[in-house]
Amino acid sequence: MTPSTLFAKVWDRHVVTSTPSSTLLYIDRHLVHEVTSPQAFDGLRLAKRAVRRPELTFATVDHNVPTEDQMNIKDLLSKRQVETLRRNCAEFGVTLLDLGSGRQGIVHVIGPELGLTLPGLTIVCGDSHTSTHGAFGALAFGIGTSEVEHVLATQTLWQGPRPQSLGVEVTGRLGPGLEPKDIILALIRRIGTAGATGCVLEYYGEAIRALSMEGRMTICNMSIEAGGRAGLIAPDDTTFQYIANGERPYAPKGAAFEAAVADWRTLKTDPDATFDKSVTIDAATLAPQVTWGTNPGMTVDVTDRVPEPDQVPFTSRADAARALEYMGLTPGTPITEIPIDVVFIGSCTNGRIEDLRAAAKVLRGRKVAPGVRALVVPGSEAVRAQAEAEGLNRVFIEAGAEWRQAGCSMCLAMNPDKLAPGQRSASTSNRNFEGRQGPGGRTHLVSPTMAAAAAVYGHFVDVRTLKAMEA
Ligand SMILES: CC(C)[C@H](C(=O)O)[C@@H](O)C(=O)O
Ligand code: SF4
Repeated sequence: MTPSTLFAKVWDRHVVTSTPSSTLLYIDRHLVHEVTSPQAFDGLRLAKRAVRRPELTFATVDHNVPTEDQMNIKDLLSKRQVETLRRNCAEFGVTLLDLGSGRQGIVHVIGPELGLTLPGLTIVCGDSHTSTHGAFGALAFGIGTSEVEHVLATQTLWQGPRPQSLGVEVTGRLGPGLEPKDIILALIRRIGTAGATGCVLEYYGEAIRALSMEGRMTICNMSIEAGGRAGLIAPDDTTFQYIANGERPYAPKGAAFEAAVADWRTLKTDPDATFDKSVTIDAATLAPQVTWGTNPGMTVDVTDRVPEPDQVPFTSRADAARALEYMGLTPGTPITEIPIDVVFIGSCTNGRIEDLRAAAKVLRGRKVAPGVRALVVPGSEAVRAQAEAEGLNRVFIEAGAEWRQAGCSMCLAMNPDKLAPGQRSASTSNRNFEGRQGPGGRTHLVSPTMAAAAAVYGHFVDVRTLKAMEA
């Protein structure tokens, strides 16, 4: 047999038919949220079609839900989107993980929790960060609303020819205070936001093997920010334990699980297979990463200074100057001297239990700096319950942070959690575009540990120098 990459194996298993220029893929899971589904369901109604496989289609509400008093959506547009999804799910027989079900949350957080995200599957969602699910060795990618309709109607999806592969080897081990977020920010900084355009990334190497599933999801989540189509990590014992542990209603059990694991063990890149492109990152030499600009590639070490506009990789002087101006930053300013107004810990990048544990480790026994507002937003109702069982909510509240309900929250300005114009945030989310967290808001992307430390000091600090990191 010719040696093959993990990506090629999963792709090839799902080809229904193909021509030299197009491929029809079978889709194993279709995840749905309130923002990109209304027109798709309308299209089905107009064409008098049903959902082809409602039992493979799962919906939740995340972008528009308030994270305070969730049952009471005041914004009329948001309310209508949530109610429309409820109606559509009822009419088409789709399972909705609704507010208060104990299972609601950001679509990319709940898929894995429910055991819907499994190795070797194809998973799509009308959402760009669907790449998150690739952490399990699933081929998972975002689709547009017309494609959502196509998948609802047929459980298949047209694609072009098989995309190129980009192998990302991450050697070494992360040092104290460093997190998976630092790996992915360092990668995007290295290859640029177009560095993986059209490619499916596979992350491998010592540092990746050492990561928990939560950490792997953080990395795969941001593959899209490097221009990638999807991100993948080969499943291993860490993956199988995650699937077997906890309450995952849709995961296979008993003999079915054992049989699945036997198959899942074959889902890895063969030793002699080659990637179309490759890059290597050494985790051991990384410093905590901080974005200073308006795309996730505009990143420096916490020990660096705000760059001169003519020294920004992959960026013209004019574009860099524009980013500096929007961000209200002066070249040469040490990153650790940038004052912060708001700290947001949450999102599908860093709203999982390990992220909250990392933030709590810094905040325990400390206080949020005067004048700083800190929001801690669990990615799902299940994460919220787990954090409360561990007493993390008390740590956050005692530190002076706000403990919220599950949703996308301040990751993007589609609900009441927004930056005011000119406000500056340290955020654990994945995008720092102009206005992303609210019109005129200024976003710096960092890890949960870095965000929590910025909350305490009111500016960025090198978390490697903090006492909490020594343990
Ligand atoms: C609203 C949705 C379509 C969008 C996406 O596709 O990613 C959002 O989740 C985001 O992160 O910008
Ligand atoms: S948390 Fe942010 S990135 Fe993730 S799905 Fe919601 S809006 Fe998109």
